[in-house]
This record gives sequence, C-alpha cells and structure tokens, in this order.
Amino acid sequence: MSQDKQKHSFQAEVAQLLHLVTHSLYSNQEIFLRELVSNASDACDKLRFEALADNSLYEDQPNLEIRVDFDTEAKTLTITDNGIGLSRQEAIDNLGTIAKSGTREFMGKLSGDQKADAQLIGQFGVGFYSGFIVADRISVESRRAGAKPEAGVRWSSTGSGDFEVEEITREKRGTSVILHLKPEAAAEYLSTWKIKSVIGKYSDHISLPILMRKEEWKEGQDNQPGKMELTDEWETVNQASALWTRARKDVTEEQYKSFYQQITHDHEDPLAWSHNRVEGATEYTQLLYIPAHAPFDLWNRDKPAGVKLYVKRVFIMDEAQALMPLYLRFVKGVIDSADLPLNVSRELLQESRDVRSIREGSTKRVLGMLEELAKLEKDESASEEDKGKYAKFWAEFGAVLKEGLGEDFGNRERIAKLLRFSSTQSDAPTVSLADYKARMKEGQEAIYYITADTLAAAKNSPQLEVFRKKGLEVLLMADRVDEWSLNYLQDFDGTPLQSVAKGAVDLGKLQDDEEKKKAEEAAEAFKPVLAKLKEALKDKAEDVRVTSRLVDSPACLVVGDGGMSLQLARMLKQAGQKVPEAKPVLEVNPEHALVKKLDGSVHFHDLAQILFDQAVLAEGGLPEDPAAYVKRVNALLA
Ligand SMILES: Nc1ncnc2c1ncn2[C@@H]1O[C@H](COP(=O)(O)OP(=O)(O)OP(=O)(O)O)[C@@H](O)[C@H]1O
Repeated sequence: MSQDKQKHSFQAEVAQLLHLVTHSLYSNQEIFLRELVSNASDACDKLRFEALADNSLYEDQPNLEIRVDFDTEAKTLTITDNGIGLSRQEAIDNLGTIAKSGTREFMGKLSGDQKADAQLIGQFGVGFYSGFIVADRISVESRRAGAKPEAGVRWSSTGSGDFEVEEITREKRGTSVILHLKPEAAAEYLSTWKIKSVIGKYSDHISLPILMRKEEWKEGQDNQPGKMELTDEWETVNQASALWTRARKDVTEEQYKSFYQQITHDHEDPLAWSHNRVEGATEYTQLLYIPAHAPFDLWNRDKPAGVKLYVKRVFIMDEAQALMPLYLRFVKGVIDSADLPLNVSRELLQESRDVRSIREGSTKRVLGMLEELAKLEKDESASEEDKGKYAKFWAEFGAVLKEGLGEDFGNRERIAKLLRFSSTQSDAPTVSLADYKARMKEGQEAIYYITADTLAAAKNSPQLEVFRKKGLEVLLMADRVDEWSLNYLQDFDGTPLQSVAKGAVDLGKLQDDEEKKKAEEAAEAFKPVLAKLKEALKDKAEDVRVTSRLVDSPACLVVGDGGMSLQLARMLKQAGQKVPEAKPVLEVNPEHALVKKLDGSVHFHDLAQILFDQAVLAEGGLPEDPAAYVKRVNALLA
C-alpha cells in the first residue's frame, strides 16, 4: 500500500551546506561520484557485517556490487548498490540531517566567504550532498535488507529547503541514487568514457566490483554516421580488490594517494605511508598514512581515531581507537587482521591480546615512518620537498606527538629523538635534542629550557639573561602541552633537562671562581636588604635571594625545583582547576641600579612591591592588584 508523499524540512545545517554546495563554483566537480560510490560501498560493508549474525539478509543476492548507469534521454545518472538499504525512517534521518558531530563542528568554521568555504568543503567532503553539485534533483529509491518489498522508500529533493518521502515497492534490496543532471553536467557526465575515467581515478581500489553497461559500435544506417551504443551486458570497470590486500609492487604511488583521499577526503597528498603484511604470532596487514595537515578537530582528544579495522577484508568499524595510541590520533589508514573474530566488539577490542600486539606494531611502524622523514631533513641527496616534510609534519602535529612522552613510556626515547624546538639560536622549531647536545659548551651539564605562554615571552624572559651572556643555548617552549610532557622527560641521552625558571641557577662549571666569589660577596653584603625585602614581601614571596642569572633585569621569579611552573599554574587556574597555592621565590640582581637604590630608600616598601610586580609582569602574569601597582609606579614617576 502506498502512502502519500510527505514533505520534510532539512535540518538548518543541511540547508546551509546545500546552499554552499550548489552556489560555490566547485573546482573539483567530479568528486561527487567518489562520494556516492563510497557510500554505496559502505552500505555493502554494513550489510556484510549485519549478515554475520543473520545470513538471510543476503536474500537471493550474495554477491555485493555497485552499478553505475546513465540515460542520455532522461539525463539521469544512477548509482545502485545492493547493500544494506534504507528504511523510510532512516532515509528521513540520514538524508535530512547531519548526524556526524564532526560535520556540524565543521559547519561552525565556515566564514561566509564563498571561495574560502568552498575550499574547506573540498577538503572535507560532503558525502551524499555532493550529488547536488551536478544534479538539480536527486531521488533515492531504497529498500532495507530483510524488509518486505512494499516497505521501500523514495526520497527526493531539489536541494533547497525540503525533501519529500513516499513509500514504494522495490523488489531488490539496496539503494539507487538517481541524479537528474543539470544541463552542463549532463553534457559532461553522460558518457561511458568520462565515468570510467572518474571511477578509475577515485574509486579503482573499492573492494567491490563497480559495473557499467558495455558499449558497442553500431554502424549507421541510411548514410547516418555510426556511434557507440549501450548494451544490456555489464562489465566490471574497477580492479575490485581491496588495495591493501595487493602486494606492494602491484600498487602505484597514484593508487596509494587516491586511496588516502578516499578514506580521508583530504585533497592534499599524505606526507608518508607504510604498507606491510605483518606475520608472526598475530597476523595483520597495515596501511598507515601520515597526513600533511591537521584536521580542525585535532585537539579533541575524544575524537575518533583515523584507523579503520577490517577482519579478513570484512569492514568491522571505523574509529578503532584501540588500534592506535591517542598521541598518534592523526594517523589514518586501514588495519586488516587475520586473527580477530568477525563479531569483535569495541569492548572485546580493548582486552584482546592480538589488538595489543597490533597496536604496538603499528605504533612502532608510525614512529619508524617519522624517523625516516626526520632523516630526510639532513639527507643531502633528498629533494627540497622531501627535506621539508618533517618540518611540515612537526608544525602540524608536533604538539600532539609530545603527548606521547607521558603516554607511551616504552617508546619515550624514540619520541624524544623526534622532538623539535625553537631555541635562543633558532626561531624556527627545528632544533632536536641531539642538535642541542652537539652544540653544548664545554662544561655544560644540562639541556636548558624555558616554558612560557608564547614564544615571544619565552624569548624575552629575564631568566635567559645570563645564558645569553655566556652564549648558552636555551630551548624555548610555548606549547600548552610542553610543561606537562617535559615532566616525563628527565634527561636525554644521559644529559638532564633543566628548566631555567626552576630552582636556583646552577651553571656549575660554567661559572668561574671569580664569578662565584663575587656572587657570594654580593649575597653577604646584601643580607640586611634581603631581610627587609623578605619582610616586605612575606605575603607574596616564599623567599628572596640574590642571583647571578640576571644581567639587565632587576628581578625575576622562580619556583622550587619540584614545583609547578608559574605558567602551568596560571593555565590550570584559567581552566578552572584548583592549584595548590605555592609562593614563588623572588631573585634580585645586586648589580641593578634599582636594586642598589633599595638600601636606605624612603620608598623601600613601594619599591619592593614594584620589584615583585614587575617580575610577575616580565614572566607573563598580572600583578595581583594591578591598580595598586600603577599607582605606586606613578607616585614614583611624578
Ligand atoms: N547508498 C546508501 N545506502 C545506505 N545508506 C546510505 C547510502 N548513502 C548514504 N546513506 C546513509 O546516509 C548517511 C549520510 O551519508 P553521507 O554521505 O552524507 O555521510 P557519511 O557517509 O556518513 O559520511 P562521509 O560520506 O563523509 O563518509 C550515511 O551515513 C548512511 O547512513
């Protein structure tokens, strides 16, 4: 029994997306076919998966396939699959809303600038809705596997505001997407040659057969010229074997890249990939890619990982988080296991010993790829492009990789070698710990670093003054994760890492006897002033001491050796977390005019407060009472 047509409105985000799709000049129109073929292939994967529990879903059609057909008279292009199909409700839900949180988040990024947005969309892929790039009307006819023929559905829309849904009878399970092509698109895509070439370009590696009708040369009659005509015979137009199951030598570079595009919608080529069959206790195939740029939601640690899990070529799940540690969440690809049961669940994945071994193996593989990229940096024979790849990776994903120091103890040393930093000798973040070590001064016993909110703050910090004077390199760190991750890296290759803002400065052998003697004398002479300062600042500073780390600045703040840095404390406070109240130590420079002026000054109390507040400012913070600070300074200036 057929039901009347029902009108439904698109969810607001879909309407917005469609407007963009239809109104932006799409530089790369043909990707619509890739998207629709990919959906058809997903639908078949889903059927195969559901049929594991209920074999009757195959009905009388066990061979899964995708058919692409066109009609030059009606100007339609139709993509048909015999996959899982859609029920009426699923059609309404899935083709009228955007369920994926990622897509919705992405919509929030749109700027309203059509050109920029179109580019963004191109990177992202808009799935089903990309059909409206070439069609002014789309009908979807579908029947879910296992449902009665009368429970079919026809969904149709012109891609503006709303869509219609009605019940139909459809004998065959699965879905046909019928594109009513716009005139320009009709002229281009209603051709076997054109469609074959687009399929060859984007969808060759789809593991199911993609079928098209064969064409035959028909001689012209009555002096008419001959032409190619479609027959009723179907032929497979793609390779139809899952790309990762082929031997490496049988896959071209282009095919690896296009497979990457297929699974990521990334328009840029990946920086590197690695394809291996792993044998041994656990058998699996891995095809892992390192993208060239970060997705907009890289910082969402709950976001699904980019690795798809297959078991013996059957697609099991996207977002198989258990297969990749969090700090490698930027890796994309496929893992196909020969050992896991087909009905493996997410819970089971967490506990499986095979999965653990796959994760360890894949982690090592990714670190290996990164090491290779890093090696190219210094390889004279490498092309300029190859040389720049690691820097590109680092700029996009370096901060994420740093999380690995705290997350993956087993690989900490390998990760440490992959780190890159800016330093007092290099603004670009290209200094590795090994480079730093190689440049260490004789007598230098530690790798010095400083963390701050920004690179500029780090670079101009008073804490660096004595290091500058002595020509000692200091690593500059301004990533949010630095402070946390560095906690896990006490030393590199036997040399300790030392924050220049923690504890008393200890330049060890780098300070000569005369300097040491001078510092001791200054400390002695300064004792009475220090006592007064301590008293004046007893609410703010844990201690006040003389330092030799300053050259141009009068004072700076430091924290105890094991203490939390002031920057981290600030960050945690901003994030609304409770931070134990630890007072910093104020260090003063006995050589500085302002400090010399303290002794005997009638403004001693105000000067002491100013000294402290300025040290807070120099370090990137705000005085506790900014108005009082301004008042004091003004009083002295007047
Ligand atoms: N051929 C099809 N058969 C069954 N369901 C389909 C088919 N095409 C689309 N769908 C359903 O519509 C939903 C939306 O499709 P769409 O292409 O917009 O997003 P997606 O496939 O989830 O994501 P993406 O294309 O970015 O991977 C799909 O998730 C699926 O549920």
